[in-house]
Amino acid sequence: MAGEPVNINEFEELARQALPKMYYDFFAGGAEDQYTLKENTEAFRRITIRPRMLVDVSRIDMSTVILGNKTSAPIIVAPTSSHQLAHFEGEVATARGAAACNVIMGLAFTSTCTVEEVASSCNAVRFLQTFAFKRDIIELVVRKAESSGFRAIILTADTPRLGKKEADIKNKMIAPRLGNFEGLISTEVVSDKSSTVEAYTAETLDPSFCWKDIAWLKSVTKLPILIKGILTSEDAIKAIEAGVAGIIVSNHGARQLDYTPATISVLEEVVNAVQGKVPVLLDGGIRRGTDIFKALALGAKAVLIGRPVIYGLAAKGESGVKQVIEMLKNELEQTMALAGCCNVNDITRSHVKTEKESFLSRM
Ligand SMILES: Cc1cc2nc3c(=O)[nH]c(=O)nc-3n(C[C@H](O)[C@H](O)[C@H](O)COP(=O)(O)O)c2cc1C
Ligand SMILES: CC(C)CC(=O)C(=O)O
Repeated sequence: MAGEPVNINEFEELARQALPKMYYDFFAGGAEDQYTLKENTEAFRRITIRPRMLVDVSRIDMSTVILGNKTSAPIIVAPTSSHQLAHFEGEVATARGAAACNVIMGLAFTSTCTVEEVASSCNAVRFLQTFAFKRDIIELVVRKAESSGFRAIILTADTPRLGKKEADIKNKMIAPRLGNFEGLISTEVVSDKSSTVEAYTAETLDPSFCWKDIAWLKSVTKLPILIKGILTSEDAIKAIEAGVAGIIVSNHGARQLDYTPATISVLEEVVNAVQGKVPVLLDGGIRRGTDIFKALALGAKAVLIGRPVIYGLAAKGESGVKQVIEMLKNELEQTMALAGCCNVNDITRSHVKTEKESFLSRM
């Protein structure tokens, strides 16, 4: 590729060139047939934008507030594991990139750098993600989140066990050293399975964790809880009843259950069920500012960005993370200006046409 990357796909290509195949496959891949992986991005293409003309767009303000935290744009770094496989500085570089762009950093507990290393290296607003781990591990997550100044806990609900990622199995993917797990589990996870990531998770997850356990989680922390991995109105209602502070519509970047729908196609179902009681966020397949605009028009308060941030990190470390986030911010700003929206509240349902609406209007 000649010159600087001009879009996220070009960052992905740089990452592919920079990384050993095993690691690129780990970051880029999805579960089984990867149907959902393709759909997550394709479904955005089937939504069109209904721009409004002759609006004064001389000043565009993308800032918003998420769970009381001001951010420069409705963009959050999604919690993703193992950043040192992309770049030796790992999550510390990612968090610094997020801080430089004034957006919220979602840190996975399965990070390579420790919670404390990330917290002490930057002043980004940070949310800490936990899986439905065994209770002693969740208690540790909560303690670390609270003592290191994190502002929320993200509970990932879609991973009672690890999805089947066939590239990792073929590559005999080896899990990196996960800083927060030092001394907690055998660091040399011996596995007769072909991917040690699978062995790691099998040792730490609690597949019996269910809705009633959210009450327990709430009893051990004062931090607000965002539940991640909701795809239906039924579960959105259960999440509200359980008392969560926010919902993230997510299919885990298509890495868990294949043949779940593209997240953008179920966002409205969840938003309608939630009735404004808590903020609804979305991740999965966001590669353009127009994608962010579409998610906001369909009711998302903000979006989380997973792989693009890792591609930036792999290509250029901290400055690559910053460039990727800036690129998405610039594209969103451009979309808002050309669609006639001066701030995020101006982006409404009438600014997009879904595939279903296009189909109905042709009948
Ligand atoms: C390499 C990788 C690791 C991930 N690790 C985690 C994790 O530890 N916890 C979690 O809740 N989600 C994890 N996710 C899912 C992301 O948080 C997010 O839902 C997803 O990446 C969004 O889709 P996108 O990559 O298309 O933006 C991971 C995703 C990737 C690609
Ligand atoms: C350690 C893994 C469970 C991280 C993850 O969620 C993923 O790779 O999708």
